[in-house]
Amino acid sequence: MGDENLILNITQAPVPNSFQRGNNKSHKHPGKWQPKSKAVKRKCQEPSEEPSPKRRLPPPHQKKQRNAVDEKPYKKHEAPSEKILDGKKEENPKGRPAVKTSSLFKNNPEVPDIDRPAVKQLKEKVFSADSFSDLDLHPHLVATIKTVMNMPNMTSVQKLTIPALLAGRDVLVRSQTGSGKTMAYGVPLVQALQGVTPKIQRSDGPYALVLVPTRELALQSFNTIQKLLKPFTWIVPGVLMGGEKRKSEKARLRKGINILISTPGRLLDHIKSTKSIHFTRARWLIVDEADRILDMGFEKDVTAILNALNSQCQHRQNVLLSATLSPGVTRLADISLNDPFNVTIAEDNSREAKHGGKAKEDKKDSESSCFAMPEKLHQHAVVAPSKLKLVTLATFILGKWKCERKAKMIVFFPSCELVEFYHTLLSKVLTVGDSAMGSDDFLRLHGNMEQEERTEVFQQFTNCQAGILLCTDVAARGLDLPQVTWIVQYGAPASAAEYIHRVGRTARLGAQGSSLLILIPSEAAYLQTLAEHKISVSEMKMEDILSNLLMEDFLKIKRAGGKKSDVADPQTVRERATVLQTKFEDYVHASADTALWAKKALQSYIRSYATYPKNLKHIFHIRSLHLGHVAKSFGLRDAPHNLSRQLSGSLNKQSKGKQKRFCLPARIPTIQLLHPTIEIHATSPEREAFASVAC
Ligand SMILES: Nc1ncnc2c1ncn2[C@@H]1O[C@H](COP(=O)(O)OP(=O)(O)OP(=O)(O)O)[C@@H](O)[C@H]1O
Repeated sequence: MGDENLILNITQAPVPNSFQRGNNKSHKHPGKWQPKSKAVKRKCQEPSEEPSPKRRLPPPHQKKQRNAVDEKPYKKHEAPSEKILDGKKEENPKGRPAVKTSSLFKNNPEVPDIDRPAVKQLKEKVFSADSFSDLDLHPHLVATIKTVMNMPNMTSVQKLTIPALLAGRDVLVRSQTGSGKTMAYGVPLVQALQGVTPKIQRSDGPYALVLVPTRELALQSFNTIQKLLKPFTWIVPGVLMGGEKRKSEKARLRKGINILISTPGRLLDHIKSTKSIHFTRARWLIVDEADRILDMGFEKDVTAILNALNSQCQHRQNVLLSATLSPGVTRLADISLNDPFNVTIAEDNSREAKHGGKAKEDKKDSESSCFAMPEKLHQHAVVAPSKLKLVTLATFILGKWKCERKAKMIVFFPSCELVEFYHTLLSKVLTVGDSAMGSDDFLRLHGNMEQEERTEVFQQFTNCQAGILLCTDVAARGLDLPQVTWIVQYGAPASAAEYIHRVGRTARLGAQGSSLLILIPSEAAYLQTLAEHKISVSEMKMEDILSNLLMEDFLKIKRAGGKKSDVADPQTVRERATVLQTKFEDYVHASADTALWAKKALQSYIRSYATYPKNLKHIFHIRSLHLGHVAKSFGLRDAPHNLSRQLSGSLNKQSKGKQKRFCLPARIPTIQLLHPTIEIHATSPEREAFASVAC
């Protein structure tokens, strides 16, 4: 479609102020979450729109329980004039092609005013005044840290952790994202191993095992350890992360690896099938992102690994680290680690011993944990109706790209399929005409990619000055990607801990950074959940984000009669939003394949929506989704019918006793790190199901 020729027939009703705040009577969808307060609500609707008698809610006793994915009742509510754009070009009286607008700004649910309780976030001081040379470290190690790695002073977590580990203690480390935990275990590990006599030989095999949840983190940790080992060339580090041919990994293991960094799955694979690994000399076990590794998806693998370790070596130093070591994990460590030293940096944390000490018993479960957030992280949330969610995301990306002269941004999605779909959609649609963006500016990272490509993307995004990385939670934990300015979450993560790790990819080591969480109206209560974890998020108005469209000339429209649009007019914003949505819809409906792809992506979204844990089900329930509206955020013009049937089938199955499949138990598995027999209490199929969805 030639952009210049595009003419939009949009209801030119007067728009009093921005996008109509308050006063409009609203159409409330049955079965949908409604804010309880009578506070003034914002609506993204045409001002003239009065709910027709048909659209008014029936009296409560007549309310029909609606199947979340049955779009029919909603179809009834759609006035004929609001028929969703069918994409066919129509001829206006002057013979110029025109496209009927979709009803993007009509019939949206109310956007509740966000009621944010005042939250005082926990803070951590990032740097200490102490230098690495204040510690009793090998002079070559100190020189490497100072000159090669350019780190004169220790961070607070390093100042507390390193001496405890040098003294031979087991340690539990909890400090905010980007505070230098890798060096906190890496430095004492290298210091200890360089002093082993007789000198360590490659053929000795592993002296230390570092477990991390993802391949990229394995690679990153390996790089840090490799730098620290520069003066001690006889100690060989190695990484196992899958993707590489098993045979060549096996050959490397046979040659000898003294510090082995691995994801649990790949390591177990070698323990079980290649039998090329032994732990007779193992002295260290380091579990980075311990809450993640000891929790969902990994417990079976970790159990088997620990059994193998425990059967071959008894005396070991154990280190558990994470920005979100919950009291549950602390309790677990209390019973399973040998008199662990507890490092917690956060100020005002009454439930934990401050600045080191033994962890106190905590009566509350992990859900009520509060964690420190980087001080210079500016957190925002926007509530956008489902129909406008995609346009809001796209406009935000375009706006930041323009305002910040090419931003470095990470956008999180809930599944691999969604990353693939939106990567293609955004990189095709946002790069046309005179858009400032190019398709190379969009990168993607998820667990279904070939390892070679995964590593390449990881390196590329690490080294680039600007770019938009679309990813799953595979990039949420531990990755230290320099100069990321924005973290965007296209939907909420399943826990406050995951939220913290996602936003923690920016504002690292005291730097500035910002985040945006995109929610739909029925999810606004999630901000309250975050507040309960002392996470303070400020509201960004969707209207303000959409006003960035005024800068996008590639979305300019010419009206019939050659009249130019008034750029200051909110109506112009709506027009451009509609042009953008139309471009998405045109792309999706350009072929049967792309339309099918969009449907599959939508299906994946609904599936992932069903995996929210029980404690969040009151906010994220698929019954509160309006399938027709959600479909718009996939560039679909209407809710797919067969999808509705398929999903209601799966819902029925769930209600026949299978709903647990997607409910993640909050329990932390009990893993006895020190003892040969390991007990795991958490049942796994549902977690595995989750892990496979989240990749
Ligand atoms: N003492 C130091 N001085 C300067 N920079 C440091 C120091 N220690 C670590 N860094 C740098 O800080 C960054 C963050 O470190 P690291 O990735 O270890 O943080 P983390 O606490 O493990 O974060 P996350 O919780 O997200 O995994 C890295 O770029 C690292 O090189």
